[in-house]
Amino acid sequence: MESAIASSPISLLKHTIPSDSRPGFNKRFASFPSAVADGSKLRAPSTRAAAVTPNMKVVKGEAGYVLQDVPHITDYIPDLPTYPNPLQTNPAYSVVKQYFVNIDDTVAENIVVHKSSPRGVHFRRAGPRQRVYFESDEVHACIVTCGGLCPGLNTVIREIVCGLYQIYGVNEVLGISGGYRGFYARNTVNLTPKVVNDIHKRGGTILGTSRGGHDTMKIVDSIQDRGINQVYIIGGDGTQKGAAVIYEEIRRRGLKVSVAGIPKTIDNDIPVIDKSFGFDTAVEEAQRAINAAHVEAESFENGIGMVKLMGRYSGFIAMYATLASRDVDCCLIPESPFYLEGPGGLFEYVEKRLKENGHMVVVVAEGAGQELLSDAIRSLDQKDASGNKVLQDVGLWIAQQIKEYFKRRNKRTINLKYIDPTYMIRAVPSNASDNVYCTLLAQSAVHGAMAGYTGFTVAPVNGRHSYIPFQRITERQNKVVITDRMWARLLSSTNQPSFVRTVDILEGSNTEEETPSAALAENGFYSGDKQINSPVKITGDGRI
Ligand SMILES: Nc1ncnc2c1ncn2[C@@H]1O[C@H](COP(=O)(O)OP(=O)(O)OP(=O)(O)O)[C@@H](O)[C@H]1O
Ligand SMILES: O=P(O)(O)OC[C@H]1O[C@](O)(CO)[C@@H](O)[C@@H]1O
Ligand SMILES: [Mg+2]
Repeated sequence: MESAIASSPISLLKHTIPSDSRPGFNKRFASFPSAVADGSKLRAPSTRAAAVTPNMKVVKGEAGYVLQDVPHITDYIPDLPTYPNPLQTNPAYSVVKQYFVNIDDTVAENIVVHKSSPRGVHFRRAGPRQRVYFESDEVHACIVTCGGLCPGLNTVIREIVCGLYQIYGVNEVLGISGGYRGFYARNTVNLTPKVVNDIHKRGGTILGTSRGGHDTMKIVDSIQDRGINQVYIIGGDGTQKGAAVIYEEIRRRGLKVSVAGIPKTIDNDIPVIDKSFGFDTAVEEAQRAINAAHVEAESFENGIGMVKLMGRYSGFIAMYATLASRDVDCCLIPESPFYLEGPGGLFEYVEKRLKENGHMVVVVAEGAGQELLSDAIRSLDQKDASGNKVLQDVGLWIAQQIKEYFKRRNKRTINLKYIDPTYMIRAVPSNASDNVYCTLLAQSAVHGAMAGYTGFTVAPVNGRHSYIPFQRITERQNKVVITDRMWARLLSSTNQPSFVRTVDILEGSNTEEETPSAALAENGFYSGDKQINSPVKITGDGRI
């Protein structure tokens, strides 16, 4: 539907190039002439996300080498002037042998290869370039945080601000308050190194965040009206989809604006990248809850400690927290279906464990076993403001089912303590290693934007920071691969039943979708081109 505001004459005015006497202001609005001259291109087609262009910049080389490149502002504004990178005269970097990343450096997506394997997909290596496309006084950057909280958000904000000011001599950075809708519905805040100096010691985001409210036209109007020419967008899969359409609209209008995404997700469900910032902190924080559950469980006869952790569609936090703790007897994640009753079911295992050990600890990811919840308590089609499905409290439900089972069967009296630390593990400040990780991410994003790249997400791939096209990180979600050795390690550490037999996995799996690299994945993070979608089929009564 066409928005009334976007198609009004006022909105057409908004799309003309503003002028201003401030130094650098007009440079910010360098714009692709044909896009501005063509009135039809100025009309806003929709307030909601237009389809993201599926065309990726792809360069092919010898021996099956493929570069999935990211866009550059010169793709649609040719002949832009370049400037020497100020890093060359930065005293802090004077001892560095090689300041700049070689322009041709790329990073391989798959590093486990065979003699005859093609060289495969690569991404452009992140880092400072010899020439930049923005002068320091020309840059007017903004930062926004969207989606749920995650440890490290403030560190990323801090390091973008400090990177811009201290490495590139920029002195205009705006904070957009309250997520995407802040572009058009809230005031901005000025961010300086002084303002952000201590923020990495705090959890949350000093800018605030929100779900929903992504209105592409209003957001890009705001970017244009404010003279912003570098947009740093920190958020999860939904946010990066939003960033992709903002980039598309900016390109359509022919604006000299770089759009850089910094992937954030506590669930670690963004594909391609090694892992998301804050994940380590979350796993560490989850240990406190698991320890408490263990202490409670072992202090009472037939004690059961149950901990619910985050993970809507991916059980990475639960899996890593379980592996790290070694006190957990059972870990339930969305990727691994399970059932309660009968031989090989959860009740039988709980009974066995209590008999053997007198107590047990269960970790459950919030998205696990949602299909088991009866319709009455499962929220039918309830969605949050961003359109994400609202999940019911599976931990509470399983705890109740276990209690009823033992009561019904007149078995032993159990002492079950349910701990739900979900928001506690994401509201804490990031730990030391996440802080360093966030610093590198932020600096890589700044180097990329200054070098004129746009429409990219930055993250490490096989340990090297890379610029990745939005499409690659939004096309699917990262999941725990239950046919991988990491999940097997977990099963052997907890001794829980797998709830599935190998034959079920093989029969249920779509061999088309399963790639050899998935089977080889060493760390539980799927790194192949395709995703294995729930390889196990589970029937209505919970039986495989
Ligand atoms: N397909 C989409 N197109 C445009 N904008 C989107 C899309 N999906 C989500 N958004 C916007 O992105 C923002 C964040 O989305 P969402 O609430 O799903 O969180 P997220 O970024 O996925 O982070 P997380 O799930 O880790 O909390 C919201 O403002 C939402 O409106
Ligand atoms: O209650 P909120 O803020 O919507 O966030 C809950 C969701 O956010 C996440 O932490 C992702 O950011 C999920 O694990 C969880 O389901
Ligand atoms: Mg999300």
